Amino acid sequence: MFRWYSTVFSPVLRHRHRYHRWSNRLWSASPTLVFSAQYHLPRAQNLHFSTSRAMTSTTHAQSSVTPPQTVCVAVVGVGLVGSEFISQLQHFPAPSPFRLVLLASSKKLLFAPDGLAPTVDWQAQLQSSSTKHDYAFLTRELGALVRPGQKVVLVDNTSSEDVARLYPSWLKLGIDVVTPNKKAFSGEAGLFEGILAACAESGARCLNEATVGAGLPVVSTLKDLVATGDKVVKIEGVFSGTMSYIFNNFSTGSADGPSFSAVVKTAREKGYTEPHPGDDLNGADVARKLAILARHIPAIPRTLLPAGYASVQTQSLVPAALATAPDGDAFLAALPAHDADFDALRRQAAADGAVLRFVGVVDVEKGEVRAELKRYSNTHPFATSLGGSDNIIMFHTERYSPRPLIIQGAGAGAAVTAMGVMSDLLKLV
Ligand SMILES: NC(=O)C1=CN([C@@H]2O[C@H](COP(=O)(O)OP(=O)(O)OC[C@H]3O[C@@H](n4cnc5c(N)ncnc54)[C@H](OP(=O)(O)O)[C@@H]3O)[C@@H](O)[C@H]2O)C=CC1
Ligand SMILES: N[C@@H](CC=O)C(=O)O
Ligand code: NA
Repeated sequence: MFRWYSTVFSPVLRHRHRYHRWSNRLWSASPTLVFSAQYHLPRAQNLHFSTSRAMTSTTHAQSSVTPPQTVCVAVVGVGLVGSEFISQLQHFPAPSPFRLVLLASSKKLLFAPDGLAPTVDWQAQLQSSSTKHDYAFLTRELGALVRPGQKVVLVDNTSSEDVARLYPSWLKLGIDVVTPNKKAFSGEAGLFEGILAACAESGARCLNEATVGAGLPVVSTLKDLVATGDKVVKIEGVFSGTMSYIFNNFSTGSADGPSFSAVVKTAREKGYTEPHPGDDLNGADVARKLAILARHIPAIPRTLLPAGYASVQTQSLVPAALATAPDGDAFLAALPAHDADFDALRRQAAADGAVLRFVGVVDVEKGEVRAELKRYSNTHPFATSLGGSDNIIMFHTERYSPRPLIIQGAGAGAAVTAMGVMSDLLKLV
């Protein structure tokens, strides 16, 4: 019933030397490289190199004239997360360094270089704007706002691949990018490398904490582990708020319970799913998160995930008949016809004293990255300690051994995701 796709395995150790060549090339590219490559410090000489770089940038910071006074914020994508992000921005305690200068939906754009007042009804203003969404206009106007003492940050709250492809051009102009959108970091290597190169060229930063575990400090924790010289052995856990919610409620150890389609529908109503819930159920969302994490691990060779998430060994839970459902509504309308298949899985697991959980693993030693539905005994922590949309992420490292570093909490939903975006924005101030 369930399909596996895109298996790309390669032995990690064999390719490690190639990875280091790449990593060192990025290091040499610029002292201001601030995305993931700056955290690649697996070897003594890299650590030494990084220390001298750090000293250089401290000296530079001390001698610079004034820290930025104003942070112009442009928000592209004003759906669930975008709206909540704007609300958190507008409620930022005074005196706020932030000036909301641009809002864009997929159709309209509102540009206010002097900033919208925190009390403004932005929805009404955007709705009544006569300016059509236009990336050339947006790029030109935002680029013109970058100047000493004034930062410009573009916050991409869409799930659009087209928007993600524009990051390098914005970063090159010195516009920082903050986003919960996974597309740029989990797809083909070219875009990801373009982002690193653009950061290196201009010194702009691209932060993506909310792409994994929403507001949970997962990406920053991994960066810190690597930056301080720890060696990641394995990262495993429950990475999808949607899958967590679904199976925490659908598979509780009992043979009976709510229908699968009903639980999926509720997950969508609660704002946990991707715009198309099929992107959660086909495992792609988890595969994307695993690819994002894997790309931060120095010992993972680039050749392991040449196509990003598409190279992750992924189990899809989408029934074949629904693989081409055009949108979320069509998908959910047709899902009840497949409830019996999921019922059977639940019954079989319950009969064996087990529950179902959708998990992911980045296994550095084995050179494996996998996302799959697995059974766990009723007494396993994945059965007893997860609730709601909880993610649980376990970092097994040289230092955190034999007991892993564990991060757990809500892994989806507008409030916690917007908080993750906001926390990145604060890192730029
Ligand atoms: N929901 C969650 O719990 C989490 C979400 N994320 C990520 O956050 C992002 C947003 O998710 P969410 O808010 O739930 O999704 P929504 O579908 O609610 O919002 C996305 C918005 O993006 C807009 N949009 C699409 N394309 C464009 C474009 N080219 N330019 C401008 N706007 C565009 C759509 O607007 P329009 O109506 O105009 O088409 C839509 O309102 C996604 O990348 C998601 O993966 C990450 C972690 C958790
Ligand atoms: N749809 C995603 C949202 C967060 O990334 C999930 O359910 O985890
Ligand atoms: Na996070």
